[in-house]
Amino acid sequence: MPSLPNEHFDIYSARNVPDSHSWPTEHHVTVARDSSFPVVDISAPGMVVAVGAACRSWGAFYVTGHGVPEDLLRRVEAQARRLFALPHHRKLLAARRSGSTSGYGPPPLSSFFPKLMWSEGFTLAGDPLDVAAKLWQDDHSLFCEVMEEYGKEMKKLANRLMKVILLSLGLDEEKAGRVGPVKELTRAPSVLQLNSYPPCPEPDQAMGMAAHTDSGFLTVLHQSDGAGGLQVVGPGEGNGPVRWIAVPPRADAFVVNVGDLFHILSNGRFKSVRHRVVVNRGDHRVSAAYFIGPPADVKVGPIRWLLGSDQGPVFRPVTWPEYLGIRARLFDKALDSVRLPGNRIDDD
Ligand SMILES: C=C1C[C@]23C[C@@]1(O)CC[C@H]2[C@@]12CCC[C@@](C)(C(=O)O1)[C@H]2[C@@H]3C(=O)O
Ligand SMILES: O=C(O)CCC(=O)C(=O)O
Ligand SMILES: [Fe+2]
Repeated sequence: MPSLPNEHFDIYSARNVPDSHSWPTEHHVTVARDSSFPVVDISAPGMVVAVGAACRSWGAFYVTGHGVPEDLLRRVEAQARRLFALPHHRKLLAARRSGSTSGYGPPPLSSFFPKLMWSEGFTLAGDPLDVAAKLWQDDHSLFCEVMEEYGKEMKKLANRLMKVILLSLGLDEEKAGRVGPVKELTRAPSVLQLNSYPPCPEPDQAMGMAAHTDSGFLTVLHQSDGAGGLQVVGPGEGNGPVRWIAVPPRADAFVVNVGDLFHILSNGRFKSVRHRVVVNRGDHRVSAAYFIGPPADVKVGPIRWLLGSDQGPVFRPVTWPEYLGIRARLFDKALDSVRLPGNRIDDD
């Protein structure tokens, strides 16, 4: 008999993996390290070509030379751990309500899978106080200060990354500054997802976060030091069994992922990378994923300067909320559903 969802099972004190959290073995496919996973120092001259190559082939790269103070990363991580250490009934005070982006709960993509994931998260969209005030009556100011400071640093980094990536598509400075959805980034909401992956007694049975692509332009991910768990699908994967490539934490780097909206903006040139998170026996891993996307009212379609007589638009324009709505129905078929008939992508 199929098991019922077991949302109340406490993954923090588990001694085994119950059926509700036990994933079929086809999810536990080969994992490798790949020394060609790109590392880009964005403070180095001439890195534009490397960024472009990474976005085309992997749809992901480590970014170093980013200028975000290490001490801020430590403080973000400490506040995230403080948040996840709250008792379950306190965390539930900030549970994500239907129609709202912010809040506490299992990863939103969970609804597409019959098994539960070995993780939980808080989404902070906009003002962190909206969530923090529900959890701590008087002592939320430090949490909010740290998350706001981090949001500002992420916005700065987002602007730098977006500009470099547009240059890598062959746009000149002037055109790069005129791409509507990118010009408007400062107006975009800050969306920060704090994820917690407690140690798991039977890590081979469980799944931290199931395979997915992110929906926005780019995701900037900080992962805590330790065993890691992030894996990506490498370049040139065809229809055979997927070879997952581990992307372990690096103290000097964020992982940048290309999301579906950048795949659309680049008219299919950049790969929206599939990734997932596996868990481990000994380490309580936390991560902070900052989602870069356009303001809610801005339509994202292929950049017109990338189109020509031999290459029409491959996708129709969509806003981020519209696209999230499509994903909420179709999940990993969402990109296909905004693809225009008759146009092919010439990717690798
Ligand atoms: C803006 C968003 C991106 C996100 C959906 C959300 O509304 C807030 C949570 C984000 C997240 C985090 C975990 C993985 C993911 C696929 C999910 O289910 O929720 C992403 C979403 C996304 O990239 O679409
Ligand atoms: O925790 C991680 O490494 C990745 C999390 C993730 O994929 C996400 O929040 O979208
Ligand atoms: Fe993700």
